[in-house]
Parts: sequence; C-alpha cells; structure tokens
Amino acid sequence: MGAPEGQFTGCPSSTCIFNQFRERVQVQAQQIVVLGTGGTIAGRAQRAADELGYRAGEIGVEQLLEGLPALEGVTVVAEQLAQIDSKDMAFELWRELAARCRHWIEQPQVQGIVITHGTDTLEETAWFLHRVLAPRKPIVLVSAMRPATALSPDGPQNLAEAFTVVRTAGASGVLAVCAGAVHGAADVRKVHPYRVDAFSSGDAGALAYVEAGAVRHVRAWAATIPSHELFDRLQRTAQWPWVEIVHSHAGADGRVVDALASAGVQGLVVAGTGNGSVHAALEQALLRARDAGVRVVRSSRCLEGPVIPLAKEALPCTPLTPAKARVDLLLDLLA
Ligand SMILES: NC(=O)C[C@H](N)C(=O)O
Repeated sequence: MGAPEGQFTGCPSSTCIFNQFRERVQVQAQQIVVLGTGGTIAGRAQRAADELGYRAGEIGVEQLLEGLPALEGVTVVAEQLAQIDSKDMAFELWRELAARCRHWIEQPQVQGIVITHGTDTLEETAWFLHRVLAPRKPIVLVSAMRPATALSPDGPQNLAEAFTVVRTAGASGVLAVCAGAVHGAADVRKVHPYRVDAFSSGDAGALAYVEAGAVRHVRAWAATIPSHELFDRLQRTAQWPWVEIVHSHAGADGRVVDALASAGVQGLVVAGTGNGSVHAALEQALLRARDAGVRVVRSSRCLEGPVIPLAKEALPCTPLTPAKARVDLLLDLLA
C-alpha cells in the first residue's frame, strides 16, 4: 500500500524501483504513483502455458513492480485500490479512482500516475478520467493480455514503458500504453480479444510509440484544462444515472427501447450503423423515449471514424464510440 496522506515514502537509493522501507525523508524527491485495480496484468493461471484460462486481479501491485528496471531519482508509491477483472468495473471504483488520482496529481512532487487496469473496460475508464480530471500531468493506464504467470508475460514490458511515458517531458492527459504504443483517451479502443497488441486508436492513430526506452511522438498530447466542477459533482452524487446502449441492426425492433423507457432508463446511446444511422423501427421508439424525457445520443458501431453530423437529423450524434458516449451521457446526467 502507498504511504498514508502527508507521509513521504523515501527511497534508500536511486536504484530502488519500489520503496519497501517507508522511511520519512526531509527532501521531497520526484514520485510516480502506481494505483492497482487488477486485470490480466495481475492475473494468475494454474500453468504457465495457460494464456486464457487464468483469473484476473490476483497478484498485488507491489509484486508487479518487483524486478522492473531501476528509475533514477524517482520513488514509486503503490496503492492497491481493487483486484477486479475490469469487465466488472463499477461506478464506485471509478469514483475512488478519480479521487485518488486527484489527490496524488495535485502534489508537486508527483510526476504522474500509472494505473494497472484490465483491458476490457480500459477505454471507458480512460475516457471517464479524462472527462473528470483532464489532468495536465500524465495518468497512464497500463494493461496486459497475458497473465503475470505466463511464460512470456507482456505486463512487465508494458509497465516499464508506462513509466517511460510518465517521465517524458511534456506528457500530459489520460493515456493508455500497450505493446509499445501510446494511445490518447479519446481514441483508444480494444480491438482484439487475445492478441498482445490489443488496442488501436483507429484512423486517428497512436499519439506516440515507446522505442528502446524513449518516446517517439507522432501527434501532440491532448490539450487539457483541469476542471474541478465535474469532479466535485461526482463526489456529491448518491445515485448514478441509468444509461444503456442499444444496437441498430437488420430486423431491429423498438420494443427494447420501449421496455427500457418504461423501466425508468434516463439515457440511451444507440450504436447505429455506418454514419450513425438507425433502423426506422428503432428510431420511432427512440423518438418516443426522447419525447418522454430520455436523453438519446447516436454513435456508430463502426470500428473506426467519427459519426459526421448531417443536417435535419432528429437525434443528436457524437464522434465517440458507444461505450465512451455512454460515459459522456452519464456525466451529463449527473447535473
Ligand atoms: N486482458 C485483460 O485484462 C482482460 C481482463 N478480462 C480484464 O479486463 O480485466
């Protein structure tokens, strides 16, 4: 676990990656904070050769840091916030994650934050943290596709590269590092169920690559303006809004929307076809729901590219993926 608030964890030598000694020191050196949430990066399998039949979120974050290359002049502080498979990510953990990020990021000695996270909902957490914190310092989500017990785990390399990104001058915003690529929160998306290089930023492309321990830029870091307003609203929220995603497809039927609306859904994202188009039967039901007070937003189920808004469309659209559009709608409805 990390140091209690106000206590500084000192590193006895510059070759120490993780401070196991918890000394109080007078002079504050640079810190990187690692927040553990679980995922395959912390997964354990019965046999080393088993790359899919494992349990996510088993190995502690401190253990994941052991054996990584030394970071000169930096103390690493670790906190275990959760041990979950990220498919089970929940609002309460998001809220706690945002609070711990905000706590650490505002401390001058903290260079940035690394969050160990499962790949399944990583893009949603990335977008959530981007919207809520829009940090000037880097917050890097790091994951793996093979469990920590695999013959050749990808987690340690990804972790080392996440540290490289945090230490890169000018790095900012919420980022995801996987398989040598640095993705921005707005574009990152899981695109493969088991390949090690499981993420893509689609036609926008990665922001940077980590090559031989250095970051090569391709695009500028996302511009960020930290705002406390959304964060404060989030901390006050007792009941999270109910927002669902419905898909448009051949033979779509509006009854699913009618059922959700009568059950009290507050927001609906429709994963439309192509440029966010919606089957006529589904659209009629969505318009009925909208008229009854449900917030409705169109996105696209296409893997790449934003929906382009067209004139005279009844339902508003977003360039975000359906999962990220849902995060936006949740946050909008908090108001
Ligand atoms: N590769 C992974 O991390 C998948 C895992 N199910 C998770 O999201 O926690």
